[in-house]
Amino acid sequence: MSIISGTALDPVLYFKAGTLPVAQGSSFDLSVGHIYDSAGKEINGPFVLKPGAMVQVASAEVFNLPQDVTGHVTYKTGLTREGIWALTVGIVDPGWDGPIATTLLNFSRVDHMIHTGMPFLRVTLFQHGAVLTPRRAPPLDQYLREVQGLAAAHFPSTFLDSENIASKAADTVMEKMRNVGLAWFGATAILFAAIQVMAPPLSRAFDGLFPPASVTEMTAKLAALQARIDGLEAATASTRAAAAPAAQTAVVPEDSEVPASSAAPATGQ
Ligand SMILES: Nc1ccn([C@H]2C[C@H](O)[C@@H](COP(=O)(O)OP(=O)(O)OP(=O)(O)O)O2)c(=O)n1
Repeated sequence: MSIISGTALDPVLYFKAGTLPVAQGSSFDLSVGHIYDSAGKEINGPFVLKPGAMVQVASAEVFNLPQDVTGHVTYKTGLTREGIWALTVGIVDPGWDGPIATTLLNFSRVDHMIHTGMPFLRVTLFQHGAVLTPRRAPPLDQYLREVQGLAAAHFPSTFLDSENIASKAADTVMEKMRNVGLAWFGATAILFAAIQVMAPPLSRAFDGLFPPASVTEMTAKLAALQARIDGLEAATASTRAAAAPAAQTAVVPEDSEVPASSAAPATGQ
């Protein structure tokens, strides 16, 4: 296998008439022929590729490779340096007779103009032994319709769909905040409900510490105690009363200076 260069690198041999590229060194520059936005609409004027945005483009050049030539497609270094990256590079098979297409991404932080005729890929051709099964492209209009369909159906307008990601992130945060709020609200409601449900049994439990029967019993014991005390006091009083007349009738000598009351004996109580 050898790289095709010099006079052998004649575009007429490898591309369809009317779409011939210009050789640059040992390769050809391929230029933008069709631009499709994320709605699948073909853009005819220049397309402003915003930072983070992506767009589908197809080459103006239509290959017409013989069975013994393979193309290796790669980036345009200058474009990459400016932050514009071609997503799909790769191989153009022997026999391929259509354009090629890619997604351009703007990784820079400035707008970039994409317009038809702008070089966006580079292809190097290699000569080798003929392959047995050359690869054919779909008809041109079908190929372009497929690129257009993919632009509309598969690709967002921005890389990683940052707008959608940001909006989804915001929704997720709001959802979490709502859930946390609801959880607190729910927990508080459960707590209040629990207090209401638990209050009567708790009050009954405290009642159980002092059952009504024991209170009655204690009251009766207190009454019995009080009755005994009363009884003892009554007995003491009657003993005193019994002792008092004897003391009063005791003979006190006339010359005694001791008063009659102090002569009373101790009761021994
Ligand atoms: N940027 C490119 C690169 C290549 N091709 C064309 C030329 C190739 O001969 C053909 C097939 O290339 P791949 O095998 O890389 O693509 P697929 O994976 O789609 O092929 P397959 O049909 O085998 O899945 O696609 C293209 O349209 N756009």
